[in-house]
Amino acid sequence: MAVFTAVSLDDLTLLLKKFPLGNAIAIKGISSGIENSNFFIDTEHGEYVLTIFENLSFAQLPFYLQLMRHLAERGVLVPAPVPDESGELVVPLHGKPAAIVSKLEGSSQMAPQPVHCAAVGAMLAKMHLAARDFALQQPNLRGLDWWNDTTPQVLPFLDERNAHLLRAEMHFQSAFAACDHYHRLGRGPVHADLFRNNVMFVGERLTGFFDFYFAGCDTWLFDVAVTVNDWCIDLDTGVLDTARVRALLDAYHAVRPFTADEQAAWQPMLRAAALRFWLSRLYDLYQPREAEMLTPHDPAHFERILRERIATPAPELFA
Ligand SMILES: Nc1ncnc2c1ncn2[C@@H]1O[C@H](COP(=O)(O)OP(=O)(O)O)[C@@H](O)[C@H]1O
Ligand SMILES: N[C@@H](CCOP(=O)(O)O)C(=O)O
Repeated sequence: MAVFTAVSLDDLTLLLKKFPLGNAIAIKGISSGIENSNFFIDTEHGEYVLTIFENLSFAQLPFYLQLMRHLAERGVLVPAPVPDESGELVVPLHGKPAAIVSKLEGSSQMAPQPVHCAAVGAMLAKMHLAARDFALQQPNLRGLDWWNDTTPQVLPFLDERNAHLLRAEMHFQSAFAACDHYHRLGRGPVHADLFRNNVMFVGERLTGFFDFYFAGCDTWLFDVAVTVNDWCIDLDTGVLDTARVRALLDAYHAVRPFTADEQAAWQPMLRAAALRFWLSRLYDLYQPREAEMLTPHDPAHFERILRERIATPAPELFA
């Protein structure tokens, strides 16, 4: 059960006195999720999601919540944060930061077809464009600097074959991040964790992206690579499914055309996106913070994806 901080109906009744949502009717803990305590709440005005942030501070949260508000106001399908009576999006609850956002319809599509990948690609491009004039800045906190800090912390736990892969890939990625193509890539706020479990669908209709708490400013192409590495693969092997890759990339390209620099950077970027999650999964496995993870995700999944991206070129971004 991923409820680290309990919230009773009485707690909610008190909290809602500050929100324009009417009285509290019911609260139910959400068992999935690994970072925060999440609850479905029923109020006189409808259904919402209450999140208590277990690891993020009050100072860190405006970037994520203001970004969601900015996107929701521009027609990108994301949960809209609900301000309290004084306009605050983040309020204290049991001494921790908390927020209420609108509840998305539907459920995650864990066996996506090309039609789902196309919907994700189009919405991702729309999100990148809509965030161009977002005023707040925060780097991707799981970017190259974090990889450099984390690598020495996990290397001692790896066998020689994986230690060699990690060292070699860090070397490759440092050189890639220093090259001209990389510096010419379009950038802005990105989701940075747009996996199957962070998107809702009703049938083939995409109803929203959520879980923005790894978002930050990075290259748009990195976001596309993270998304393709999850949505368009065979989960057992990490091998890309060409029909799903094409559907996602073509739909993205139709909304925000990829550039020649992005085409040149695509293969290394898919490796970067695989490395990022291999590293975070290794870190969560070998350096767990107390009471944080219920079941650590398997790092071997992203080791396989990384090896596969090194061995086999992916379909190009565009013809
Ligand atoms: N805005 C939302 N609308 C509908 N369901 C949501 C919303 N936010 C979270 N959920 C539900 O809560 C679950 C856990 O949320 P998630 O953000 O992934 O948690 P964590 O950050 O702890 O990993 C999701 O799988 C989803 O079912
Ligand atoms: N998507 C990441 C972990 C982040 O978990 P989330 O439930 O908050 O999306 C991974 O698979 O390693």
